[in-house]
Amino acid sequence: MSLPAINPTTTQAWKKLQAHFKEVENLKMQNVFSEEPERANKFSIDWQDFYLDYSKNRITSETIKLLVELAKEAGLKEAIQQQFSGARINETEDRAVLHTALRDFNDMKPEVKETLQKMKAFSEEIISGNWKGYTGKPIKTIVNIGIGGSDLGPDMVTESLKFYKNHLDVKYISNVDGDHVMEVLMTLDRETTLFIIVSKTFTTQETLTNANTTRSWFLEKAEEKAIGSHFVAVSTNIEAVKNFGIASENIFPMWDWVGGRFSLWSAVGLSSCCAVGYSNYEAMLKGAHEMDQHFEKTEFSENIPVVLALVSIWYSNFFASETEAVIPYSQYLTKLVSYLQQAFMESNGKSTDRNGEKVSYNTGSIVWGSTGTNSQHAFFQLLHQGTRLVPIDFILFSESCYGQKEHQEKLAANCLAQSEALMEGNTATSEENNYKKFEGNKPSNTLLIKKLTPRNLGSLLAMYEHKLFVKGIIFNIYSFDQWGVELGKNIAKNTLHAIQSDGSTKNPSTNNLLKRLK
Ligand SMILES: O=P(O)(O)OC[C@H]1O[C@](O)(CO)[C@@H](O)[C@@H]1O
Repeated sequence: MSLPAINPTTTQAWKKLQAHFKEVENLKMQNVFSEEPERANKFSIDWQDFYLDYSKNRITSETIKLLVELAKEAGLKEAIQQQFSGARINETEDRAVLHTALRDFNDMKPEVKETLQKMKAFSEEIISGNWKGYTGKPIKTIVNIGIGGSDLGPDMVTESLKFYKNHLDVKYISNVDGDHVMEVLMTLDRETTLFIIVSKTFTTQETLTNANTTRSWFLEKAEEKAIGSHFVAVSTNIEAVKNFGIASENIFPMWDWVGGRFSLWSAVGLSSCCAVGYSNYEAMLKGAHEMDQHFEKTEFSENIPVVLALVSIWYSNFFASETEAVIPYSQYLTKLVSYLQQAFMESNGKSTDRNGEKVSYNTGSIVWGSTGTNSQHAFFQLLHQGTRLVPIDFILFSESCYGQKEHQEKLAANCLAQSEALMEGNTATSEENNYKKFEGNKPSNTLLIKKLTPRNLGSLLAMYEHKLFVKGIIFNIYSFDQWGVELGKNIAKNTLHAIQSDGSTKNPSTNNLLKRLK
């Protein structure tokens, strides 16, 4: 069963959207609210602890109607069914895409259940101090060694759920930068540190180099047999892990139907599971599953991930906006944007469609951003008065974790004020000075969530996973491979050989730089 492969620009809906765009291109959001008193309610979705207000967008009811038609013509319904039923929709790698199966407690695959049980038992041993290091001391520090999806997801979850964290100190090594590895190793006590080596393939240069350096450092003081109580691994490549010296009972499996950037729900999330404890980790999985059900079962016009994706396509393909920003008003979510960058840009940064043809329209946008209020004092100038159109997702929590009312009120005031200022501008006032003019009419979504809990974090992450899926389906690309990272990896192997053997490459600029390196 293949995904539908429809060039979106050939659909009826796309043609209608082009005509409609000409009519609403200059629509001023400053006017539409008074013309349409119910607009704020109309363009909103209320779901569990989430409230999405997407009324501050350059859309009308007709825009949403046509975008929904586009989704239908692109075969989105069918594609969603294929994904959830385990069809091999990652066709260029001939794999299913089933990260949603990792959090479906109603119908869980036996191997997933077994692995979750193993994660539960292991994390409880570590947290309780029953798991002892080679000198009999309990584990105090966990170091996750992995990169890309084997780092960004778990690191982001551990940071996002810091409020729910226990006594364990959890650190992440990803870059092959030896200075960073040394900076981390220097802080560690071998006797109380556990290393989790995470690599789906167990062939990734950065992770294997960092893992080998760490093992050598560990063995400077400890004996080989101590590896058993200080190194565990997560991988699909069991043989390679065993060759590294990690015993079978210390290997947590993962499966080829879980893509790296969607793997935080699998044993790849072990470090975050240890950091916050299994019950919080499971609550996050359950929150994600709730969003999966919302996505699978809700009609498109009321479906949060679908609406977000459609509005995003409206800007990237009709207004030609190149980027979109995500601004969470919570410092806990400081690592969310880096995580989303991999999720969106590795998934939808493609230019060959599902028929093998080069696309003639824009696909994945550049995703960027940072936490509010910090970003207001950094790059909001460009958002307010620059020449580019940057649609924004504002993420705000109604309650803070510590119940700090005064701070939370100020965070909320800033978040709401920014979306209002971006939309309203100051053209209605008699500002004469051009430097002080704000055109307004800048679009944004506001996602208001009750509180940053494990469950709501799970729903939020799943929401973005589904958003990128919808975009990929409509763009008629394959969202679940990442061939674009291979060329650079291969050239780096030759370049490393050239560096180590005083050789050269076929590129004169590189050769010049190689000479300078010496
Ligand atoms: O888990 P692995 O196999 O080490 O891969 C790490 C990362 O490398 C990539 O394959 C490419 O950068 C990512 O998709 C993946 O998350």
